[in-house]
Amino acid sequence: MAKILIVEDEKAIRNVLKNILSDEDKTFEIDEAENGKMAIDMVEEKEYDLLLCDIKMPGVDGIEVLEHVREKHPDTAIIMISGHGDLDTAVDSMKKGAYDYISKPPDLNRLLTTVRRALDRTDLVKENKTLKKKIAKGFQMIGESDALEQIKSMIEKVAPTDARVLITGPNGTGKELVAHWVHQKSERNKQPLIEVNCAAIPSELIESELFGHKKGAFTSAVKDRKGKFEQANGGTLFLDEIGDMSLSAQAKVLRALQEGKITPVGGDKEVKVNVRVLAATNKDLTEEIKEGRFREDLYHRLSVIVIKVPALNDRKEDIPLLTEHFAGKIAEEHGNAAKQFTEDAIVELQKIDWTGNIRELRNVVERLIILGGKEINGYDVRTFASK
Ligand SMILES: Nc1ncnc2c1ncn2[C@@H]1O[C@H](COP(=O)(O)OP(=O)(O)OP(=O)(O)O)[C@@H](O)[C@H]1O
Repeated sequence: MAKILIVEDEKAIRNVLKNILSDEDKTFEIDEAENGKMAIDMVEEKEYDLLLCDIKMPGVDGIEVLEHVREKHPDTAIIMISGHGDLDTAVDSMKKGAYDYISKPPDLNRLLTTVRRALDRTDLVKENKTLKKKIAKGFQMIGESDALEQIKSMIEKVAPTDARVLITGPNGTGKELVAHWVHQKSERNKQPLIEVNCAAIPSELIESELFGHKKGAFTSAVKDRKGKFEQANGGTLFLDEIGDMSLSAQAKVLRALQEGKITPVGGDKEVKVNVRVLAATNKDLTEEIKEGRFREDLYHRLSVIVIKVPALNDRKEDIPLLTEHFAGKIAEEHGNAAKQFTEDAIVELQKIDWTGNIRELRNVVERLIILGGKEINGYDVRTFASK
């Protein structure tokens, strides 16, 4: 249900606009303001999706309304209504952030298509914002240990650069989370972060997965398909579990990194790609190099910056905050109030050997919330958290 405000000093035109819009869509909620001052008061009271605003009005004119709304309510779209004498001002208003303008007397079709487009854009902006908020919430990095603070400060420094980052650490410590943060805090965040789990893709498919293929390149290639490098163009490619990539795939990735170009399987043309590569592994790559399972030249290409994410056992001081965070999230998911953990419960949690790291802690917190009492105490932890 779109909320629209018509700002126009001529009653007859207000009526025409209102009738056209409510005939078009009965769900439109349409308000009217007969001058600029009234419009500014009204946008402060209610959140509008769209303003249709006359340019020439006595007192506060349309441009002042536009400036106010752009500054205070940037998500609200504004379509200016221009009379004979103010076409230049109307064109100018678009530089000031108006979505578009229509001329008086309003042409029915032009009015409706412009309104539709403006509302679609507002929807998109809003959707994007909710998505960003959701992502930000889902990717919170909780903890105040020295180790985590150091990681956060490294992320701040490396994110805005295009340097490749190798993220190392045991399973479940938050390597993927670090990769998301590096991407989110970089200039590339308007483009996608594409993830590839190198361990999950059979070696014979990895080339096509990364570089794409041309129709007919192999039996199941029924049409051209873009690979992950191309999908990530302008953004970031995250190669997770890079230590599990086959040597032949490593050679091809190395070439792509050296030349900034890829060749789809079955293709004869090279494609230029602009991709920042982040990689993660739980393996000790220097050991893998010694054993001949990982290419040293690729290692050096990937590890311009190395972020080591420590095991949870090495930062048990983060357990209280993490427990509280997960308890809150789980309660939200289950739709009930968050259960409290007693100090005794936290002490018990800190005694556990967390081989599965933060992922395991989250599971244990969920188990305790389901099986434990109203408040989770040390007894609950001793009883239900054992492996
Ligand atoms: N500091 C943190 N604060 C909040 N949640 C965290 C933190 N670190 C990790 N997590 C959460 O723990 C889970 C495991 O993290 P993630 O998947 O990033 O680990 P990983 O090291 O990439 O694991 P794997 O090597 O198994 O792929 C995720 O749900 C993640 O959101």
